[in-house]
Amino acid sequence: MTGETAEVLERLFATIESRKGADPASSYTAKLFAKGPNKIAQKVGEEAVETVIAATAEGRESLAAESADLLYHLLVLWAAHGLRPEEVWAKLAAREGTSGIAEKAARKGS
Ligand SMILES: N=c1c2ncn([C@@H]3O[C@H](COP(=O)(O)OP(=O)(O)OP(=O)(O)O)[C@@H](O)[C@H]3O)c2ncn1[C@@H]1O[C@H](COP(=O)(O)O)[C@@H](O)[C@H]1O
Repeated sequence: MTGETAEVLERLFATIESRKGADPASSYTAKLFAKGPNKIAQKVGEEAVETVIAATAEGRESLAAESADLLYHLLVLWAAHGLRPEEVWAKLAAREGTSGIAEKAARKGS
């Protein structure tokens, strides 16, 4: 079974990494890398806005599709910065079992 679990993110990240140095004419990911981290970050912002619009005005199917676009572009941003998914998973894991309110208070204090 493929595509139904979060493992798809690991496979997608590996594919994204493999596109570093690829021909921008044949790979959308390579085209994004060629534009640089700041343009990729801008693209993540646009995809986030499209996700918000989907959630507020378009319904579940559109929300799922736009969420997939957002996650793909976020992974490209991580790759452009040399950030490994495991570093993000570790942040999430460290928050497991703590309340979001406690997390917010800890951030304000730091
Ligand atoms: N998951 C994705 C994925 N999600 C979204 N997109 C692309 O993201 C773009 C988002 O659409 P937009 O309308 O916002 O942007 P656009 O107008 O096409 O492009 P811009 O010039 O505005 O940036 C589309 O071109 C989509 O094809 C993706 N492109 C690639 N992947 C994955 O990345 C793998 C490698 O792709 P390539 O690098 O193209 O080989 C693919 O096999 C897929 O698994």
